[in-house]
Amino acid sequence: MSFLKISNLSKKYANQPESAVTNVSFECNEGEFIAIVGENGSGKSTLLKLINGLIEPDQGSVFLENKKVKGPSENLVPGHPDINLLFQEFNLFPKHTVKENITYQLRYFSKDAQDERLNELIKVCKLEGLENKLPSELSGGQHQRVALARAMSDRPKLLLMDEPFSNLDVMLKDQIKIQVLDHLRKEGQTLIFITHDLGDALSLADRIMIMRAGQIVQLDVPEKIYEKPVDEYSAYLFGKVNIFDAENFFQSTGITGCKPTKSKISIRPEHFSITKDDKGDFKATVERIYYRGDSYEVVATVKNEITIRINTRKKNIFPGNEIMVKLIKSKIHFVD
Ligand SMILES: Nc1ncnc2c1ncn2[C@@H]1O[C@H](COP(=O)(O)OP(=O)(O)OP(=O)(O)O)[C@@H](O)[C@H]1O
Repeated sequence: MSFLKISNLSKKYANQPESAVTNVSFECNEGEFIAIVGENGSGKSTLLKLINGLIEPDQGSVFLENKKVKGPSENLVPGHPDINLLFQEFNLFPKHTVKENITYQLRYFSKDAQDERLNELIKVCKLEGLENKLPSELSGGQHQRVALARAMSDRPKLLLMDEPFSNLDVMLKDQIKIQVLDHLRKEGQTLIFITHDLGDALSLADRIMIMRAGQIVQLDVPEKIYEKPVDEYSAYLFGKVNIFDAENFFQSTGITGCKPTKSKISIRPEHFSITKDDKGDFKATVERIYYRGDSYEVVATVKNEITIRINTRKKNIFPGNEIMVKLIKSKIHFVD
């Protein structure tokens, strides 16, 4: 039995020419963290609303622990009691304090249980001193932290979060996201979250789902997503990448022993290195150098035929230099 099973979900909004979500199927294990990434309008938020039963699918189904999640047409109150969705807009109760917003979902619990959970979440989401304030008295980042605490409060079977850390400043973001996600891990929470921070997706999720035009392009563990993207779109989403025409690449570099399975190749800049004359695979001429803080990005051409980007920590490389380049051949990856 799969914990969460999504089958062939599709949704087209009445006033839109294209479907927002098309034929999406996947399963999620209990306790798993899945990050959803993709360009604006690719259907990520719509998918979360469909999973939560907030909007009616045109086709397909959602099963949580083998029970169907009903859409609004079958439910008096849209949504699911065991699924919490943290919206991008937060949706706090405006006339209630931070404390009341967080404990709302716990209203049927004993006062002691409410206080215990409240105090725990106040610490995890760094809300000390804000307990009695109204939403109108909070900053955007504070709003988001209250909404986070509220979504976590009753330990739902499934937690869905739409860009949960987007309003936090850089200093706070790292601290809160680690505290919150560590806490959720300890509690065995199952989590699906949307993020535009690709570093977060790579480092925090068990699997990453890439969406484009309402469909799943790739769903896999972070290492595979980064090193073995299925196509150019997935490759570019996760940072700098070299995309070559396979035939051109092998011809220009003289690299042999690799049988092309598709017409293009993706190679991350860190999989090339600059080396001594006798240890390299091919020569290149440096065109430009960009300082990246912890490394340099060197742009070089090979026989004036292809341009490559190389990540290096080597200093004293200048435009016009001829360099010897080594490639980790196991990182050559063919894409569509
Ligand atoms: N309530 C709605 N009514 C009509 N069209 C909608 C509605 N909500 C979303 N859409 C459309 O559906 C498509 C998918 O939108 P959705 O918000 O799911 O994408 P997203 O990937 O979450 O985008 P973003 O990254 O910008 O938040 C878009 O074309 C959007 O304009």
